[in-house]
Formats: sequence, structure tokens, C-alpha cells
Amino acid sequence: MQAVMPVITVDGPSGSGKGTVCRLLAEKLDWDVLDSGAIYRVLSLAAIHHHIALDNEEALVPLAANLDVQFPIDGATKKIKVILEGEDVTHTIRNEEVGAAASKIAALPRVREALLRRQRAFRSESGLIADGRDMGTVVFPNAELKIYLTASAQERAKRRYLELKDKGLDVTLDGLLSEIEARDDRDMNRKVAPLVPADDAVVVDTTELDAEQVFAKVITLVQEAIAAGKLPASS
Ligand SMILES: Nc1ncnc2c1ncn2[C@@H]1O[C@H](COP(=O)(O)OP(=O)(O)O)[C@@H](O)[C@H]1O
Ligand SMILES: Nc1ccn([C@H]2C[C@H](O)[C@@H](COP(=O)(O)OP(=O)(O)O)O2)c(=O)n1
Repeated sequence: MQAVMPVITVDGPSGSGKGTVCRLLAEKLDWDVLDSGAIYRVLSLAAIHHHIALDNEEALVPLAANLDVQFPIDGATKKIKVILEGEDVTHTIRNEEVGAAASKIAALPRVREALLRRQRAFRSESGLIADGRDMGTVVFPNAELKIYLTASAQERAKRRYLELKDKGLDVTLDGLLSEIEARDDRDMNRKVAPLVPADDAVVVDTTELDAEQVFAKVITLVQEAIAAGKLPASS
């Protein structure tokens, strides 16, 4: 019988640094990553392409259940690509408009239900680092280690501003702050699987920490989990 492979969950609001820490941790442990936000983002883009309203749960559920999405590794860059219905949407899904749309469809209970099995199927032969909002509370409630990253909305907006400016996008700090606050409100106050730390999650406030310091803290948590026998020594 195949052993059940370990899972580390990393949840938190937009810009708290989940993607960054998950990428570094996956490299260090040689584990796989589930970017659950990318699935919600891709679904919202598919809804836009198919002219389905973001609150039309009836139509969104079959779209979610049959979503034609692949996450291949780019041979040249070694980064994960996102392919929706044969089209490379790796960059398109990252803008704030798609993030806001993703947050809207993510509030629909039956849409979340339709995506559950797809997310759990990412559990891999190595180990899995799961990045999202409800990884520790709903999708992998038995995860061996649960981390919840947070930071002030101001700091998260500043990070997003620097990132998007760097990509040459026309954004303002105030605009991004409003969008982040609206998304926090929607994600934290929805009825199903709201963004909240799992009871057994370790909360790390990253407001005053750079990415390297956050990673160092997370590595310490992994080492503590190994010492406590929660994660295998080979992690
Ligand atoms: N601790 C940190 N301090 C400053 N900037 C950070 C930190 N962690 C991540 N970043 C940067 O902030 C932006 C958002 O980080 P990201 O990992 O994408 O967050 P999330 O996945 O939680 O939305 C990225 O440009 C990233 O490089
Ligand atoms: N597990 C998840 C992941 C994302 N979502 C929703 C809510 C989020 O605002 C959007 C986009 O998530 P994503 O993690 O890509 O967003 P950020 O990179 O943190 O800005 O999707 C969710 O409801 N549950």
C-alpha cells in the first residue's frame, strides 16, 4: 500500500508572501506545490471567456467540474505554466482584475465543492506544499504542518505595487490597497471556507520581515515538526 505523503499548508491573504515561501520550500524539500489560487483564477478567466456571470453558480459548477487546465513545467525556465483550454494564461491570470473575479466565484459553495477533488489530487509521491485560503481548514485538514502568513494591508499593497510596476503595469498604491481590502473582506467573510487560520496553524506576521527572514522562520517550523515526529526526517 502506498504511504500517504505529507502535506504542508500555507494559507493567508493576498500579498502575505505565500507563493514566494511555497516556491522556496518546494525547491528546498523537492516537493510539489498546489497553487490553489491559480485554479480559482483560471476558472474565473474561463467564466469571462465563456460569458458566464461571476455569480451564476448553476453555470459555474459544470465549468469548474470540467475545467480544461494543465500545469506543465516550462522546459526552459523550469517554472510552472498555466494552460487553459490549450491557451497559455500563465501571465494573464496574475492581474488584479482576475484576482478580484476569482475571489467572487470563490464565494460560491458549490463551485468550491466542485474543485475539491481536483485540489486533493495534487497530493503527490514526494510531499505537497499547498498554497491558498482554506488549505489547512478544508482541503487538507490533516496536514502535518499548517502555516498561516499574514501582514498589514498597507505592506501587502506595497508589495503588490512593486511587483506589478516591475511588470510594467499601470497601477497605483491606493488602487491596490482598496482592491486588497475588498478581497480580504470577501475572502474572510464568505459563508463557506472563509479565510481564517486553522486552529492548529502557526501564524507568522510577515509585515516587518523580508522574504528571506520569512523563509528562515518557515524552515525552523519544518525542523520543529520533524523533531516532533510530525514530518518524516527525510523532509
Ligand atoms: N516578506 C516579504 N517582504 C517583502 N516582499 C515580499 C515578501 N514576500 C513576498 N514578497 C513579494 O511580495 C509580492 C507578493 O508575494 P507573493 O508571494 O506573491 O504573495 P501571495 O502569494 O501571498 O499573494 C511578490 O512580489 C513577492 O516577491
Ligand atoms: N484556496 C483558495 C485559493 C484562492 N481563493 C480565492 C480567493 C482569492 O482572493 C483568489 C485568488 O487567490 P490567489 O491565492 O491567487 O491570490 P493572491 O496571489 O494571494 O493574491 O482566489 C480561495 O477562495 N481559496
